[in-house]
Amino acid sequence: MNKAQIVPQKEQINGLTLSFKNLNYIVNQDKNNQTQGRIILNNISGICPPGKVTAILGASGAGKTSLLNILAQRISTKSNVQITGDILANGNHYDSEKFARFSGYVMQNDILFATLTVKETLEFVANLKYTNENEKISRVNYALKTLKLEKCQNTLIGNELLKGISGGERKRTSIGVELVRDPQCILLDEPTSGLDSFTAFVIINLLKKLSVVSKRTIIFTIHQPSSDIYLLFDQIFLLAKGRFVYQGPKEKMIDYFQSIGFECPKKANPLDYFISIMQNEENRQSDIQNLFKGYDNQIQSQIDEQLSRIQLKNIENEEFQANFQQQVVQILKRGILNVKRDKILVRSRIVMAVFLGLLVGGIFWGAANEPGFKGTQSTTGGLFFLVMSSFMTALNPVIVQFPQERDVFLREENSKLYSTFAYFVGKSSIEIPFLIIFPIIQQLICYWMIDLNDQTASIVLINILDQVEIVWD
Ligand SMILES: Nc1ncnc2c1ncn2[C@@H]1O[C@H](COP(=O)(O)OP(=O)(O)OP(=O)(O)O)[C@@H](O)[C@H]1O
Repeated sequence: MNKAQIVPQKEQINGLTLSFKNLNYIVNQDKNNQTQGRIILNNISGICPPGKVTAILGASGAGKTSLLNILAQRISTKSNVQITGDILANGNHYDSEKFARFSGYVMQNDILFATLTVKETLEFVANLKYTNENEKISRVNYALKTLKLEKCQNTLIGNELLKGISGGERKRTSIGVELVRDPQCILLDEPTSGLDSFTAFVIINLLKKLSVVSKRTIIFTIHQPSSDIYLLFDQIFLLAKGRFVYQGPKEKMIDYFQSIGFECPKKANPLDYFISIMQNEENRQSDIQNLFKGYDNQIQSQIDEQLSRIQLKNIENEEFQANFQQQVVQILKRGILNVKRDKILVRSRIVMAVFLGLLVGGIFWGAANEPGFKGTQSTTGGLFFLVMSSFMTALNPVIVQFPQERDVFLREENSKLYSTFAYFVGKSSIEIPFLIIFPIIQQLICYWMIDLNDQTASIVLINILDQVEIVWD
C-alpha cells in the first residue's frame, strides 16, 4: 500500500471509538399508543474501533439501517419513537450537532448537485470547511486522486435530464465529499448498492485503506458482499430481528458459528451461508433462537467487558465553520453556475414569461382604447392579470426549484456546511435578476398589446416590489 499517496495532509489523529450500550429502538405505529410498540433494535451493545472497517450485515429488515441512522443521530425520540441506551463517541454522549462535527454520513442515494462538476462539488465543501487556500486545493486534489476521480473531475454530476458521471463515479464523489471534510468517522448506508462487483470492491478497498492509514472509523451496512469484499472487513456485526447474532473479527466468525453448531460448507461464501440461516422464515425460528442463545452465552460478556474498558477521551478534529457571509457567497456562486448551466430551466422560465405576457395581452387586446367604463374595466382586468402572472413567475423557485434541491439542502444542512438562513439568503439573491427581468418582458409585451399608456412604468415598479416581498416572506 502506498502510504504517501493516501495519507491526507491533515495531521494524523488518535482515532475515535463509537460505541453503543443497551440500545433499544421501538416504534409504535398506533397513533393512540394503545398497542405495544414494534421492537426494531432489541437491547444491543457494540463497539466500532478506530482504524477498522465495521460491516453491518443481516437479512432484509434486520435493523441494519436503523442502527446506522441511530449512530448518526438521524432518528430522534418522538411520541411514537422510543430510543433508549447510550450512544458514545470516545466515551462521550453526542447529539446530531456534535456528530456532524466529527463524522460524515454517506447516504444510500447519492444526493449531489446535478449542475456542478465533480471537482466543483468537492471545492464547494472545501470552501466551507477550510480557510487556507493551499489546504483547500490539497484536500480537493487528495480526494480526487484517492478516489480515482481525476479523469471525470470536469464532468457534470448530472441527473435524469442531464447526462453526467456514472453510478460508480457518483458514489465515489459522495464519499469524496466526506473525504474533503476529513472526519474521524465515516458512516455509509449500503455504499455498494447498484454497483458492479469490481466498482464495489474498489470502494470498499478505498475505505479499508482510509481506515488503516488515517485511522478513521469506518462503519457501513452492506448486502451480499462478494468474497473479495468480505476479506476487507475487519469487524462484522451480524443482525437478525434487531439483535446481534455475531460481533467480532471476521477471522473468528466461522469458528464461532461452528462452535454453536452451524458449520459453513466448504467453498461457500460464509456470509451468504450465515445470512441464509437468519432469514425470518418459519422453519428457521429454532435456528435463530440458537444463534441468540450462542451470542448471549459467548459474546455478550466479552462486549460488555470491552465497553467497560473504553476510556473517556476528548473528541478531536472539531471542524472549522465558515461564517454567514462566506456561506451565502458559496451558495450564491453555486446558484449562478446552476442558472448558467441549467439551460432548460432558464429557457422554460423565459418561454413562460413570454407566454403569460402574450396570453394576458391577447385576452385584453387593445382594451385601453375602448371608450368609457367598459374600456377602463378591461384595462384594470388586464393589469390585474399582469400582476398575477408576474406573481406566479415569482413562485417558480418555490414550486419548481426548491423540491429538486431539497435533498441536497437537507444533506448539507445536516452536515452543518451552512445554516438554513444562509441558504435562504443565497438562494433568494439568485432570484433577484429574474424578479426584475421577467415582469419587464411581460409588461413590454402587454404595453403594446393592451395599448397601455405610460402608467405601465409605475406598474413595473409595483410588480418588482411585490415579488421581492413574496420571496422575502
Ligand atoms: N420509523 C419506522 N416505523 C416503522 N417501522 C420501521 C421504522 N423504521 C424501521 N422500521 C422497520 O424496522 C425494520 C428494520 O428496518 P431497517 O431499514 O433498519 O432494515 P434493514 O436491515 O436496513 O433492511 P434492508 O436491508 O431491507 O434495507 C423493518 O421491518 C422496517 O420496516
